[in-house]
Amino acid sequence: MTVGGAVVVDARDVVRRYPGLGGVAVTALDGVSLTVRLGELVAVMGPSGSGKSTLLHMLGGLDLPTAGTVTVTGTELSGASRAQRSRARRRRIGYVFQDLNLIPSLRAIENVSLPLDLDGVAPREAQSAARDALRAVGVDHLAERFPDALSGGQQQRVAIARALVGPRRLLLADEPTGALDSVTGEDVMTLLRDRVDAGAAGVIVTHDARLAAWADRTLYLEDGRVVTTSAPDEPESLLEGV
Ligand SMILES: Nc1ncnc2c1ncn2[C@@H]1O[C@H](COP(=O)(O)OP(=O)(O)OP(=O)(O)O)[C@@H](O)[C@H]1O
Repeated sequence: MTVGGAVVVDARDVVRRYPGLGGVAVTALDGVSLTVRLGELVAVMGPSGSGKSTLLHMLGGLDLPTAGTVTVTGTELSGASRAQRSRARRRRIGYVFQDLNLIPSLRAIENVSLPLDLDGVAPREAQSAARDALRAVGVDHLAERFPDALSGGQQQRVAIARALVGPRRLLLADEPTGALDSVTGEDVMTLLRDRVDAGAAGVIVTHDARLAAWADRTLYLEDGRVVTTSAPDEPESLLEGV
């Protein structure tokens, strides 16, 4: 962990309400604040429905808070237009989704280079960056395969390569090891940890305490609120102003 590294993501008092059935709103996040610095990996845990995915969506600019602010590398996503948020996502934020979201009609390397292609990076440069990202996760030999010709673990690696490609500063992963056995799950965490150590910030949702142990601290959510934050050397301690 880089203590005192630059702030990559700063979420303040984030509230997200969804309109519910019969006019009763669901408060998925109820005043969550979180700061993650360069070199820090934060795990998010909590029961089903506690708001973990909603928090990740807010941090990634995929959705807007009902109240509060989310700032990523100095840009307030919560105040940005849809186009500005898309640009910020392509350039600064890598996202590994629960269901991976690989595009079946694109080869592995094309899936990985897509964010750069969309951002107008020259094709040769985008290909080269995509190959580097595939190499970093150990699947560059599978670059020409389509997703359905890859195993679940290999697809996971391609999805991570896509999240790592280019100079992304924020890595968000929602149960990135969900479909994997525990050994492969540890491999994936090692990859994310290494990338964060090399110059990014990471936030990872997991149900697995062994995987959360790779993080610098763990945020526990319950009913849309942070109930505790623990660091490896401060188990279960209650920290203010996280
Ligand atoms: N689009 C939506 N419309 C209405 N309610 C929603 C929507 N998305 C999430 N919710 C509600 O918000 C709450 C938090 O959901 P969220 O998916 O963030 O939980 P989670 O902690 O990620 O759960 P899980 O571990 O099961 O994935 C839940 O009560 C959920 O039903």
